[in-house]
Amino acid sequence: MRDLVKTYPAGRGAGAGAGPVRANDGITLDVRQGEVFGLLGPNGAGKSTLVRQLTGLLRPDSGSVEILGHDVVRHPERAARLLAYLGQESSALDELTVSLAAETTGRLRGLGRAQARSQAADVLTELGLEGIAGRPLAKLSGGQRRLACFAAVLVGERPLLVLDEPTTGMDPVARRAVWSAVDRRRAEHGVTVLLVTHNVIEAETVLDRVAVVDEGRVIACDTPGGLKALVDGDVRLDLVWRTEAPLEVPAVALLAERAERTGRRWTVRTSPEQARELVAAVTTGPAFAALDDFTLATPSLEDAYLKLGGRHGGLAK
Ligand SMILES: Nc1ncnc2c1ncn2[C@@H]1O[C@H](COP(=O)(O)OP(=O)(O)OP(=O)(O)O)[C@@H](O)[C@H]1O
Repeated sequence: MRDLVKTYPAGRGAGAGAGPVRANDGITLDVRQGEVFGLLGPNGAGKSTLVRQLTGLLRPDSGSVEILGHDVVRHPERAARLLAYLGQESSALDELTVSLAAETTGRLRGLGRAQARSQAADVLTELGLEGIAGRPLAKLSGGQRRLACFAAVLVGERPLLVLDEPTTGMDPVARRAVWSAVDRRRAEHGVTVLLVTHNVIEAETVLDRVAVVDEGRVIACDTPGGLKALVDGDVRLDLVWRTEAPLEVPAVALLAERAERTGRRWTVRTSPEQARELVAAVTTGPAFAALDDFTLATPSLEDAYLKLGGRHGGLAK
Protein backbone atom coordinates (compact mmCIF):
# COMPACT_ATOMS: atom_id res chain seq x y z
CA MET A 1 0.00 0.00 0.00
CA ARG A 2 1.19 3.45 -0.90
CA ASP A 3 0.30 6.79 0.69
CA LEU A 4 -3.11 5.69 1.88
CA VAL A 5 -5.23 8.54 3.14
CA LYS A 6 -8.72 8.15 4.57
CA THR A 7 -10.70 10.89 6.28
CA TYR A 8 -14.13 10.22 7.78
CA PRO A 9 -16.52 13.16 7.54
CA ALA A 10 -17.67 14.77 10.79
CA GLY A 11 -20.51 12.56 12.03
CA ARG A 12 -23.98 13.99 12.47
CA GLY A 13 -24.18 12.51 15.94
CA ALA A 14 -20.76 13.84 16.94
CA GLY A 15 -20.48 16.40 19.71
CA ALA A 16 -20.22 20.11 18.92
CA GLY A 17 -16.90 21.01 17.36
CA ALA A 18 -16.07 17.44 16.27
CA GLY A 19 -14.50 17.77 12.86
CA PRO A 20 -13.59 15.18 10.25
CA VAL A 21 -11.27 12.39 11.39
CA ARG A 22 -8.15 11.63 9.38
CA ALA A 23 -7.98 7.93 10.24
CA ASN A 24 -5.12 7.13 7.82
CA ASP A 25 -2.65 9.86 7.11
CA GLY A 26 -0.35 8.62 4.35
CA ILE A 27 0.35 4.97 5.15
CA THR A 28 2.94 3.13 3.08
CA LEU A 29 3.73 -0.50 3.88
CA ASP A 30 5.08 -3.46 1.94
CA VAL A 31 3.99 -6.84 3.21
CA ARG A 32 6.03 -9.67 1.69
CA GLN A 33 4.48 -12.82 0.40
CA GLY A 34 4.53 -15.58 3.02
CA GLU A 35 5.11 -13.40 6.05
CA VAL A 36 3.01 -12.88 9.14
CA PHE A 37 2.83 -9.12 9.41
CA GLY A 38 1.42 -7.42 12.50
CA LEU A 39 -0.26 -4.05 12.82
CA LEU A 40 -0.02 -2.75 16.37
CA GLY A 41 -1.38 0.46 17.76
CA PRO A 42 -3.70 1.94 20.36
CA ASN A 43 -7.48 2.20 20.02
CA GLY A 44 -8.42 4.59 17.26
CA ALA A 45 -4.96 4.48 15.64
CA GLY A 46 -6.46 3.66 12.24
CA LYS A 47 -5.70 -0.07 11.97
CA SER A 48 -9.21 -1.27 11.11
CA THR A 49 -9.62 1.58 8.65
CA LEU A 50 -6.41 0.43 6.97
CA VAL A 51 -7.41 -3.22 6.67
CA ARG A 52 -10.91 -2.36 5.45
CA GLN A 53 -9.32 -0.49 2.56
CA LEU A 54 -7.20 -3.53 1.72
CA THR A 55 -10.27 -5.72 1.67
CA GLY A 56 -12.06 -3.44 -0.79
CA LEU A 57 -14.79 -2.63 1.77
CA LEU A 58 -13.72 0.99 2.13
CA ARG A 59 -12.43 3.28 -0.58
CA PRO A 60 -9.37 5.38 0.28
CA ASP A 61 -9.47 9.12 -0.43
CA SER A 62 -6.10 8.69 -2.14
CA GLY A 63 -3.26 6.21 -2.38
CA SER A 64 -2.99 2.73 -3.82
CA VAL A 65 -3.27 -0.88 -2.69
CA GLU A 66 -1.80 -3.71 -4.69
CA ILE A 67 -2.39 -7.33 -3.68
CA LEU A 68 -0.56 -10.05 -5.65
CA GLY A 69 -0.40 -7.73 -8.66
CA HIS A 70 -4.03 -6.56 -8.46
CA ASP A 71 -5.01 -2.95 -7.92
CA VAL A 72 -7.81 -3.32 -5.37
CA VAL A 73 -8.63 0.38 -5.21
CA ARG A 74 -9.55 0.32 -8.88
CA HIS A 75 -10.99 -3.21 -8.71
CA PRO A 76 -12.33 -3.73 -5.16
CA GLU A 77 -14.36 -6.74 -6.32
CA ARG A 78 -11.10 -8.66 -6.87
CA ALA A 79 -10.19 -8.49 -3.19
CA ALA A 80 -12.66 -11.25 -2.31
CA ARG A 81 -10.80 -13.68 -4.56
CA LEU A 82 -7.41 -12.80 -3.13
CA LEU A 83 -8.01 -12.62 0.57
CA ALA A 84 -10.11 -13.86 3.45
CA TYR A 85 -11.04 -11.24 6.02
CA LEU A 86 -11.96 -11.68 9.66
CA GLY A 87 -13.35 -8.32 10.77
CA GLN A 88 -14.24 -7.14 14.26
CA GLU A 89 -17.97 -7.05 13.66
CA SER A 90 -20.07 -10.18 14.00
CA SER A 91 -20.74 -12.37 11.04
CA ALA A 92 -23.56 -12.14 8.54
CA LEU A 93 -23.76 -15.91 8.93
CA ASP A 94 -24.93 -15.70 12.56
CA GLU A 95 -28.13 -17.72 12.04
CA LEU A 96 -26.26 -20.68 10.52
CA THR A 97 -24.69 -23.56 12.39
CA VAL A 98 -20.90 -23.58 12.74
CA SER A 99 -20.48 -26.26 10.07
CA LEU A 100 -22.93 -24.66 7.66
CA ALA A 101 -21.29 -21.24 8.13
CA ALA A 102 -17.91 -22.74 7.20
CA GLU A 103 -19.36 -24.71 4.29
CA THR A 104 -21.34 -21.73 2.99
CA THR A 105 -18.23 -19.58 3.10
CA GLY A 106 -16.47 -22.20 0.99
CA ARG A 107 -19.36 -22.19 -1.50
CA LEU A 108 -19.27 -18.38 -1.67
CA ARG A 109 -15.57 -18.66 -2.44
CA GLY A 110 -16.32 -20.86 -5.40
CA LEU A 111 -15.86 -24.38 -4.03
CA GLY A 112 -18.16 -27.20 -5.15
CA ARG A 113 -20.57 -28.61 -2.57
CA ALA A 114 -18.52 -31.73 -1.73
CA GLN A 115 -15.26 -29.81 -1.58
CA ALA A 116 -16.76 -27.08 0.62
CA ARG A 117 -18.17 -29.70 2.95
CA SER A 118 -14.94 -31.63 3.27
CA GLN A 119 -12.78 -28.51 3.73
CA ALA A 120 -15.18 -27.18 6.36
CA ALA A 121 -15.06 -30.50 8.22
CA ASP A 122 -11.25 -30.55 8.12
CA VAL A 123 -10.97 -27.00 9.45
CA LEU A 124 -13.49 -27.66 12.26
CA THR A 125 -11.46 -30.72 13.30
CA GLU A 126 -8.21 -28.76 13.12
CA LEU A 127 -9.62 -26.09 15.44
CA GLY A 128 -11.33 -28.51 17.83
CA LEU A 129 -14.82 -27.29 16.91
CA GLU A 130 -16.50 -30.64 16.13
CA GLY A 131 -18.34 -30.59 19.46
CA ILE A 132 -20.24 -27.41 18.56
CA ALA A 133 -20.45 -27.91 14.79
CA GLY A 134 -24.23 -28.29 14.89
CA ARG A 135 -24.96 -25.18 16.95
CA PRO A 136 -25.97 -21.81 15.47
CA LEU A 137 -23.29 -19.10 15.73
CA ALA A 138 -25.78 -16.76 17.41
CA LYS A 139 -26.12 -19.16 20.34
CA LEU A 140 -22.42 -19.57 21.07
CA SER A 141 -20.26 -17.76 23.60
CA GLY A 142 -18.23 -14.81 22.33
CA GLY A 143 -14.98 -16.79 22.17
CA GLN A 144 -16.61 -19.80 20.52
CA ARG A 145 -18.25 -17.59 17.88
CA ARG A 146 -14.94 -15.87 17.18
CA LEU A 147 -13.23 -19.25 16.67
CA ALA A 148 -16.07 -20.41 14.42
CA CYS A 149 -15.73 -17.24 12.32
CA PHE A 150 -11.99 -17.84 12.12
CA ALA A 151 -12.72 -21.39 10.90
CA ALA A 152 -14.92 -20.01 8.12
CA VAL A 153 -12.11 -17.64 7.11
CA LEU A 154 -9.81 -20.60 6.49
CA VAL A 155 -12.18 -22.48 4.15
CA GLY A 156 -11.47 -21.76 0.50
CA GLU A 157 -7.73 -21.28 1.09
CA ARG A 158 -7.12 -17.68 0.14
CA PRO A 159 -3.45 -16.69 -0.32
CA LEU A 160 -3.83 -13.69 2.03
CA LEU A 161 -5.51 -13.76 5.44
CA VAL A 162 -6.45 -10.42 6.97
CA LEU A 163 -7.30 -10.95 10.61
CA ASP A 164 -8.53 -8.09 12.78
CA GLU A 165 -8.07 -9.06 16.45
CA PRO A 166 -8.72 -12.76 15.73
CA THR A 167 -8.34 -14.03 19.30
CA THR A 168 -10.52 -11.50 21.14
CA GLY A 169 -12.47 -13.26 23.88
CA MET A 170 -10.83 -16.64 23.32
CA ASP A 171 -9.50 -18.91 26.03
CA PRO A 172 -5.84 -20.04 25.88
CA VAL A 173 -6.64 -23.34 24.13
CA ALA A 174 -8.59 -21.60 21.37
CA ARG A 175 -5.90 -18.95 20.99
CA ARG A 176 -3.24 -21.57 20.59
CA ALA A 177 -5.36 -23.31 17.96
CA VAL A 178 -5.58 -20.03 16.01
CA TRP A 179 -1.84 -19.38 16.09
CA SER A 180 -1.02 -22.98 15.12
CA ALA A 181 -3.45 -22.78 12.20
CA VAL A 182 -1.89 -19.49 11.07
CA ASP A 183 1.60 -20.88 11.38
CA ARG A 184 0.72 -24.08 9.51
CA ARG A 185 -0.73 -22.19 6.55
CA ARG A 186 2.29 -19.98 6.33
CA ALA A 187 4.71 -22.90 6.54
CA GLU A 188 2.86 -25.32 4.24
CA HIS A 189 1.18 -23.03 1.72
CA GLY A 190 3.17 -19.80 1.89
CA VAL A 191 0.03 -17.93 2.96
CA THR A 192 0.55 -14.26 3.83
CA VAL A 193 -1.08 -13.03 7.02
CA LEU A 194 -1.86 -9.47 8.01
CA LEU A 195 -2.76 -9.39 11.66
CA VAL A 196 -4.23 -6.53 13.65
CA THR A 197 -3.70 -6.95 17.34
CA HIS A 198 -3.38 -5.23 20.68
CA ASN A 199 -2.03 -8.31 22.29
CA VAL A 200 1.66 -7.83 21.67
CA ILE A 201 2.81 -10.55 24.02
CA GLU A 202 0.58 -13.14 22.40
CA ALA A 203 1.45 -12.05 18.88
CA GLU A 204 5.19 -11.84 19.44
CA THR A 205 5.78 -15.52 18.74
CA VAL A 206 4.08 -15.60 15.33
CA LEU A 207 5.03 -12.25 13.83
CA ASP A 208 7.77 -11.87 11.24
CA ARG A 209 7.47 -8.10 11.11
CA VAL A 210 5.46 -5.46 12.87
CA ALA A 211 4.31 -1.97 12.00
CA VAL A 212 3.31 0.31 14.84
CA VAL A 213 0.52 2.69 13.82
CA ASP A 214 -0.39 5.79 15.78
CA GLU A 215 -2.73 8.61 14.76
CA GLY A 216 -3.04 7.27 11.24
CA ARG A 217 0.70 7.00 10.60
CA VAL A 218 3.32 4.26 10.71
CA ILE A 219 5.73 5.26 13.48
CA ALA A 220 7.90 2.12 13.31
CA CYS A 221 8.23 -0.96 11.15
CA ASP A 222 10.67 -3.76 11.90
CA THR A 223 11.08 -7.34 13.08
CA PRO A 224 10.06 -7.94 16.70
CA GLY A 225 13.81 -8.24 17.44
CA GLY A 226 14.51 -4.92 15.71
CA LEU A 227 11.81 -3.17 17.71
CA LYS A 228 13.05 -4.74 20.91
CA ALA A 229 16.52 -3.39 20.21
CA LEU A 230 14.98 0.04 20.88
CA VAL A 231 14.82 -0.88 24.53
CA ASP A 232 18.02 -2.87 24.62
CA GLY A 233 19.78 -2.54 27.91
CA ASP A 234 16.62 -2.07 29.95
CA VAL A 235 15.07 -4.84 31.98
CA ARG A 236 11.62 -5.17 33.48
CA LEU A 237 11.02 -5.94 37.12
CA ASP A 238 7.54 -7.13 38.06
CA LEU A 239 6.56 -7.28 41.71
CA VAL A 240 3.30 -8.81 42.89
CA TRP A 241 2.36 -8.00 46.49
CA ARG A 242 0.29 -10.37 48.63
CA THR A 243 -2.01 -7.52 49.68
CA GLU A 244 -0.82 -3.95 50.20
CA ALA A 245 2.74 -2.93 49.33
CA PRO A 246 4.80 -2.25 52.49
CA LEU A 247 5.27 1.49 51.92
CA GLU A 248 7.03 1.82 55.28
CA VAL A 249 10.08 0.18 53.65
CA PRO A 250 12.03 3.12 52.16
CA ALA A 251 13.04 1.25 48.96
CA VAL A 252 9.40 0.31 48.36
CA ALA A 253 8.22 3.87 49.01
CA LEU A 254 10.73 5.11 46.41
CA LEU A 255 9.59 2.50 43.92
CA ALA A 256 5.96 3.49 44.45
CA GLU A 257 6.67 6.79 42.73
CA ARG A 258 7.91 5.27 39.48
CA ALA A 259 6.21 1.88 39.18
CA GLU A 260 3.29 1.31 36.82
CA ARG A 261 0.65 -0.22 39.04
CA THR A 262 -2.06 -2.68 38.01
CA GLY A 263 -3.81 -3.98 41.09
CA ARG A 264 -1.26 -5.83 43.19
CA ARG A 265 1.30 -5.81 40.35
CA TRP A 266 3.98 -3.17 40.07
CA THR A 267 6.15 -2.93 36.95
CA VAL A 268 9.40 -1.00 36.74
CA ARG A 269 11.59 -0.63 33.64
CA THR A 270 15.17 0.12 34.53
CA SER A 271 18.86 -0.58 33.92
CA PRO A 272 20.20 -4.04 34.90
CA GLU A 273 22.42 -2.53 37.64
CA GLN A 274 19.56 -0.71 39.27
CA ALA A 275 17.33 -3.77 38.88
CA ARG A 276 19.87 -5.79 40.85
CA GLU A 277 19.77 -3.25 43.69
CA LEU A 278 15.99 -3.22 43.65
CA VAL A 279 15.80 -7.00 43.73
CA ALA A 280 18.23 -7.06 46.66
CA ALA A 281 16.10 -4.49 48.51
CA VAL A 282 12.79 -6.28 48.00
CA THR A 283 14.00 -9.81 48.62
CA THR A 284 14.99 -9.18 52.23
CA GLY A 285 13.10 -8.34 55.43
CA PRO A 286 9.51 -7.02 55.53
CA ALA A 287 9.40 -6.28 51.77
CA PHE A 288 10.09 -9.93 50.95
CA ALA A 289 7.47 -11.09 53.47
CA ALA A 290 4.90 -8.94 51.62
CA LEU A 291 5.85 -10.25 48.16
CA ASP A 292 3.73 -12.88 46.46
CA ASP A 293 5.90 -13.15 43.35
CA PHE A 294 8.53 -11.28 41.39
CA THR A 295 10.13 -11.61 37.94
CA LEU A 296 13.02 -9.96 36.22
CA ALA A 297 12.80 -10.13 32.44
CA THR A 298 14.57 -8.89 29.31
CA PRO A 299 12.54 -6.48 27.15
CA SER A 300 9.47 -7.78 25.37
CA LEU A 301 7.78 -6.46 22.26
CA GLU A 302 5.30 -4.82 24.59
CA ASP A 303 8.10 -2.86 26.25
CA ALA A 304 9.25 -1.66 22.83
CA TYR A 305 5.68 -0.70 21.95
CA LEU A 306 5.30 1.25 25.18
CA LYS A 307 8.63 2.95 24.68
CA LEU A 308 7.62 4.07 21.18
CA GLY A 309 4.45 5.45 22.74
CA GLY A 310 6.51 7.29 25.29
CA ARG A 311 8.43 9.00 22.51
CA HIS A 312 5.47 9.90 20.37
CA GLY A 313 2.88 10.32 23.10
CA GLY A 314 -0.31 8.35 23.33
CA LEU A 315 0.52 4.66 23.17
CA ALA A 316 1.56 4.20 26.76
CA LYS A 317 -1.65 5.57 28.25
N1 LIG B 1 -17.25 4.96 10.24
C1 LIG B 1 -16.57 5.90 10.87
N2 LIG B 1 -17.00 7.18 10.86
C2 LIG B 1 -16.30 8.16 11.47
N3 LIG B 1 -15.14 7.97 12.13
C3 LIG B 1 -14.66 6.72 12.18
C4 LIG B 1 -15.34 5.62 11.56
N4 LIG B 1 -14.61 4.49 11.77
C5 LIG B 1 -13.54 4.86 12.50
N5 LIG B 1 -13.56 6.20 12.75
C6 LIG B 1 -12.52 6.97 13.46
O1 LIG B 1 -11.29 6.80 12.77
C7 LIG B 1 -10.21 6.64 13.68
C8 LIG B 1 -9.53 5.30 13.41
O2 LIG B 1 -10.43 4.25 13.72
P1 LIG B 1 -10.06 2.71 13.49
O3 LIG B 1 -11.30 1.91 13.78
O4 LIG B 1 -9.43 2.55 12.17
O5 LIG B 1 -8.98 2.48 14.64
P2 LIG B 1 -8.33 1.13 15.18
O6 LIG B 1 -6.87 1.37 15.22
O7 LIG B 1 -8.81 -0.03 14.40
O8 LIG B 1 -8.91 1.09 16.65
P3 LIG B 1 -9.28 -0.18 17.60
O9 LIG B 1 -7.99 -0.74 18.05
O10 LIG B 1 -10.05 0.46 18.72
O11 LIG B 1 -10.11 -1.13 16.79
C9 LIG B 1 -10.81 6.76 15.07
O12 LIG B 1 -10.64 8.10 15.50
C10 LIG B 1 -12.27 6.46 14.85
O13 LIG B 1 -13.07 7.13 15.81
